[in-house]
Amino acid sequence: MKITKIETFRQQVELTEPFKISFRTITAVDTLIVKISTDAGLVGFGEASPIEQVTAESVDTEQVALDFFADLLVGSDPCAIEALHTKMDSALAGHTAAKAGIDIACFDLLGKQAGLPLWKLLGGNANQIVSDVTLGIESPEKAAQDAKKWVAQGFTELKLKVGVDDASDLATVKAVREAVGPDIDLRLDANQAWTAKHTIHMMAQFGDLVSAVEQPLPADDTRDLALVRANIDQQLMVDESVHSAKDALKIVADGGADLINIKLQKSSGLWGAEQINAIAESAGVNTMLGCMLETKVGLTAAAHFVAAHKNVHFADLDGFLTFKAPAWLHGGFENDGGVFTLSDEPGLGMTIDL
Ligand SMILES: C[C@H](N)C(=O)N[C@@H](CCC(=O)O)C(=O)O
Ligand SMILES: [Mg+2]
Repeated sequence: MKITKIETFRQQVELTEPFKISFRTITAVDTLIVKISTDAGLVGFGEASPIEQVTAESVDTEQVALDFFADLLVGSDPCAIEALHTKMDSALAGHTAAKAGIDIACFDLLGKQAGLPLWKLLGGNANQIVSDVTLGIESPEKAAQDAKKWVAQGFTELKLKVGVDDASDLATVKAVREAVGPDIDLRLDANQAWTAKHTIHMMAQFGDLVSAVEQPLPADDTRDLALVRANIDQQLMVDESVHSAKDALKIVADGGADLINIKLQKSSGLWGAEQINAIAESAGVNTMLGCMLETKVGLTAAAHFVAAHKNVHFADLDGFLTFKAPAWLHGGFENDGGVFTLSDEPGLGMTIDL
């Protein structure tokens, strides 16, 4: 099979309400859907959804990178995925979101050619996963109300964004815990807002109200991670500090994390995610598959990865829950609260009318 055409479709999807985290507030998703056509008549889809603050890439830069990769990769075998990454990496450093878009579309094609859903092709651990839902930074009252709503829908894990105001963070966590009771897992994500000293101070105050904190330190402050980990009672997860297998290797070798949040948009797709997860698993570190604000195209690829691998203990694949569902997108996983069931259709198992 050979690639005959790579096209990119820029899509805007509105959120049902603004999503606020420590470094930005998002009201709409601006994303790139990648379509790869082949001489076998099979078509694969992927998504490139960059965040400037995390990967220094924007939708405009990734559009240019994708146009460049389109010329580079026409005529290549889409199933020779390592060879495709080698070609892309040799020609253009970075641009992990554009590479993720190509990678996901090629895995979709690989699954379609093999007649297998990706969760089976990648490992086949299970066809169901459990995802949390993330609450943006809100007033304690609104957060408690939202938390109750998600728990009533069947979610058992909540991730709360913190990092703008300490007093409000503490009040929010207390209010949410009171609203949802003791059996719901609460994790925090500070999105780089704190120092090591401040993280230790804050986590002592949260105590057993929460089980983990994600990326409290600035992305490049990896030196202090082991110190923080040794001085908090909750699990320490890294997100923005890990983009590649090399980043993961350094952090696990230094004892700097209990958990790693892998995102396909940081890891150049499923191929890079495999490498990060393998390093983490070898070091006894579990992973989570997280997301940027992506549509169900990127989220479905990530859900397949979770379902394939037993080392992926958590999923934060909630973006679609607060989107106005796009008319061009059908299929992917079905969700009943936080339980997502993947289809047995080949590849991603999605139909995309673009
Ligand atoms: C949407 C997901 N639950 C999430 O929180 N993702 C990011 C931040 C979202 C973004 O900036 O687009 C994270 O930091 O984990
Ligand atoms: Mg995060």
